Amino acid sequence: MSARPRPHFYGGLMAGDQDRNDTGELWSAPSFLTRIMGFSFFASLFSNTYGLGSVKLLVLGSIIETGRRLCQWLFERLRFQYSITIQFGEGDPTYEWIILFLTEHNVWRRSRDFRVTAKNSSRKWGIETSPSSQPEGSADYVPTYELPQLFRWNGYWLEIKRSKGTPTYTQMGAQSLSTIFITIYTLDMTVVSKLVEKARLRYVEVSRPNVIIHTADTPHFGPTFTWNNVKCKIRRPLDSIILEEGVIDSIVGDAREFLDMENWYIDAGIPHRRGYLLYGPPGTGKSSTIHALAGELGMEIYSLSLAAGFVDDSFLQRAAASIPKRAIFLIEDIDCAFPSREEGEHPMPLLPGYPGMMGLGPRLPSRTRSTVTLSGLLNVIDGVGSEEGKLFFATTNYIDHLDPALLRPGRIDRKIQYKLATREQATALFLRFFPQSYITFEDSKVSSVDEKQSRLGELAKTFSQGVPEYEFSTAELQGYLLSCKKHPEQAAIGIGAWVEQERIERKERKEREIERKAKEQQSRDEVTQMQFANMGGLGMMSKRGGGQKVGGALRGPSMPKALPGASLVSLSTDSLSQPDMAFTDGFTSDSDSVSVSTLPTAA
Ligand SMILES: Nc1ncnc2c1ncn2[C@@H]1O[C@H](COP(=O)(O)OP(=O)(O)OP(=O)(O)O)[C@@H](O)[C@H]1O
Repeated sequence: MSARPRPHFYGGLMAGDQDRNDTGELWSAPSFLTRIMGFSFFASLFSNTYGLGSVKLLVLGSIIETGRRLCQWLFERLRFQYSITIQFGEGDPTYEWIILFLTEHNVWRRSRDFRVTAKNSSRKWGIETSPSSQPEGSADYVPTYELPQLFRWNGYWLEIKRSKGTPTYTQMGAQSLSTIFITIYTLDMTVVSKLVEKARLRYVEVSRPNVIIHTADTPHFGPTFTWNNVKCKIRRPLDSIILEEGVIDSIVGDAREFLDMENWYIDAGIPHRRGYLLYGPPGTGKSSTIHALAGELGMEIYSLSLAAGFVDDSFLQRAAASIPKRAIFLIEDIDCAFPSREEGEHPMPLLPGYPGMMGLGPRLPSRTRSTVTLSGLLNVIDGVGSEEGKLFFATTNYIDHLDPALLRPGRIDRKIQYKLATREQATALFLRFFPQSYITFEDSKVSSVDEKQSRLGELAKTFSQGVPEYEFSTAELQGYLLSCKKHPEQAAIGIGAWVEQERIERKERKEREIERKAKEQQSRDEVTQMQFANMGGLGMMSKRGGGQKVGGALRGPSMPKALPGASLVSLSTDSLSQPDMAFTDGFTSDSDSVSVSTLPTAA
């Protein structure tokens, strides 16, 4: 008798045992499994010790894994029930507060991963590399904050995690915005608000010597709006702004009064907002005034340029709505939201949408125009985004381009004109530029403080007399003074020659500008001719007087029925003798005036 292998127990049936089924057919356990379940592999496992060992391991592993998952689930449940998690999205002002707070609490001290960047005005929360409060050297060491961190604050355990957002691809490259998650092991919501408020107060305190300027440099379409660039500028003293007597004080006084009277606004049912428009030639101190004011009032600036291609009505709306209370909302060069006179005179000669125009001729250079509409802008100024103690500031070099609707009180409450420098301003600028302690006089007899003072006064007078009133901006005069730093005598004596030189250069620039405009005009006319020719007619268009009217002649068998994007309102019919008038169908807009005469169709 051959030794039978030791049978293995499986569901009451011995592997290797033979038995008969109901029909009397002979079958064995493995063949049963094979036939009934089709698991010959498992069946063979039970037929040897190695197989059984594997199964035991499998079962054990499963139990351990199930146990682990159960613990994790229980932990998550407990955590969910006995903790509060808050999120801070990059781009929201609170993100800045919390990052500073965590950095100051040394939360990232165990970080082993740093991004090193050269120090610049962009705000970065780098770790301190020296015991002093000032980070050493000319680089910032910013932890990449990848590992979750645990720390204790006010007797509570806090767990910090940071997740990197999915990258957004923009013209400026890929950008991913991260989110900080803080889990606080408490059920008391006041702990959360205390933490956030503490972080905010600390942020305000740390930022005090600086003016914080938030800008939106790239488009982002997340749940929180992205003021994705934060810059830090040293606060500028108010008296460094040289304007006509009393102007700066009146702006500061007005803004202070507005901020202090919140309750009055609420009681009177008037939206708590105030709008200022600073207008005047470039370099006269408009932006500098706003920065100095922000420093004086301890407010942050949220600055947006409407010229950025991605800024449209909805972006503007979200931008304004995400500005916190007691902040300055600044729109620089607000006129770029509207066509300039010059653009109005010369509508874009290429008419997009007309099939015959595709790829025709060069696109002419034009001023950057915003995609923001007037109604979109007015909505933002009127809407929630501009309430809650926000100061709205706009600057422009061309107040005439602005729609009267924008300038009405309630939207713009104060208009402040900036002018080119007066002699008084020139004197003040000179004295500010040459503080006694920094300068050396060529005349060695001038040594005492009083002598220096009176000599400086004389030089300032000479300087200002050499400056013609309302001809140069303060920025231009500052540029000149910078060329003779520390040498006031040289600056005072040389001003006459500089003024003459500037006048010559200006004249040359003007001539070049006229030449450039003439060339632009010429190429516009050429493109217009090409377009008309392309529409099947023999088109001849010529500008008359460089103004609104275009005079010319059109003839051809198939005059265009419509000219998408173009407009035709005044039609000279003097020489009309053919039924070619049909081509005027579809010219509906009256924004640009085109005068067209038709000639008899060529035989
Ligand atoms: N009134 C002023 N007082 C002091 N500094 C001035 C004044 N005007 C101009 N400056 C100096 O000139 C430079 C440019 O000034 P700023 O940017 O404020 O001019 P702006 O009127 O805003 O010009 P733009 O219209 O081109 O924006 C700054 O360095 C500023 O210090």
